Amino acid sequence: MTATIAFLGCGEMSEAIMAGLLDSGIPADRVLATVRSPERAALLARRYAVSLAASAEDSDANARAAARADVVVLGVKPDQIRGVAEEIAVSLRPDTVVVSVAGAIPLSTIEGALPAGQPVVRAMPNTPVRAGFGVTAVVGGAHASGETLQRVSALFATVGLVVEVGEDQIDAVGTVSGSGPAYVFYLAEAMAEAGKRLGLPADLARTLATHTVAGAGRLLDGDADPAALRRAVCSPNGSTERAIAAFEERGLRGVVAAGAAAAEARAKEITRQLAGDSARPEGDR
Ligand SMILES: NC(=O)C1=CN([C@@H]2O[C@H](COP(=O)(O)OP(=O)(O)OC[C@H]3O[C@@H](n4cnc5c(N)ncnc54)[C@H](OP(=O)(O)O)[C@@H]3O)[C@@H](O)[C@H]2O)C=CC1
Ligand SMILES: O=C(O)[C@@H]1CCC=N1
Repeated sequence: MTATIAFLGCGEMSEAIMAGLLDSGIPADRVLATVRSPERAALLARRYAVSLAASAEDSDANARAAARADVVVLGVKPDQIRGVAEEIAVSLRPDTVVVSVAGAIPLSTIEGALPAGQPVVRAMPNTPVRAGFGVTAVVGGAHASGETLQRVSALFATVGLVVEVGEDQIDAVGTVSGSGPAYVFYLAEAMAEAGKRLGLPADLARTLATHTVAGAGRLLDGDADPAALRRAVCSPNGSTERAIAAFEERGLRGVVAAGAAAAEARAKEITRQLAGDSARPEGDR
């Protein structure tokens, strides 16, 4: 029987997962979603035939959705994860698996807010799940059996590739695949700007850049070697070779590495900050 999935916090990331799952054939009557504001709930209701509720006008919305679910996806921001986990704790069935997609929040924090023994899985998806081409890294918590992890992996496998990682790898994974789509979109923006600087109309430059990045993504599908694909575009002594040489000369690889390192450092900083917050009495936060 199809599992019932509740997305508690259905913003950019959860909506992408939900849309991908619905497109893959998961029935809408098996999907519940909560958000904070009635405006966001109304917008999602126009897009999807799933059951929706807004926590700002219905304080039991998260608990009620969690009580009906076999899989609960925590899709709120990192600083709200613990609060939502505490809110739903009494409503969960013992075999309901709680999946957190939040960066920077350790499994132990979520497990600590839930009933003893509740299975928890940490996932790091990315927004291309919306199109069925996502990458999701998963790691099971102390009470997630191999079968539970398989169940969660199978769910994410309907919207892309799934890899199992160690929790110590998840911040680094997040900087490559979680944040990665933003890097690629940024490159598309930069390519469009470059075209404009060379005199192309803005619309044309943007169309060329977006279609090129999307087309290149198609070629990269699967385990294709990006270096080999790049070399196939670089005619010996041709123009592309000069572009790549200019990128190398200006240290573009180092710039990307610095961006990824900054993202990882920020994830670790959030983990430390939130661990500090939870150690302080609530009135001091
Ligand atoms: N965006 C991405 O590409 C990725 C994000 N993530 C993780 O996903 C999580 C969400 O990020 P993202 O989707 O970008 O953030 P968003 O701000 O887009 O989404 C958060 C959602 O949570 C809702 N919300 C806030 N408080 C509550 C509450 N008490 N009960 C129910 N819903 C609530 C908000 O509702 P409202 O809109 O009404 O305010 C909003 O829709 C983060 O933890 C992030 O680390 C992980 C990988 C990639
Ligand atoms: O920017 C963020 O914090 C989240 C985590 C990975 C992608 N988006």
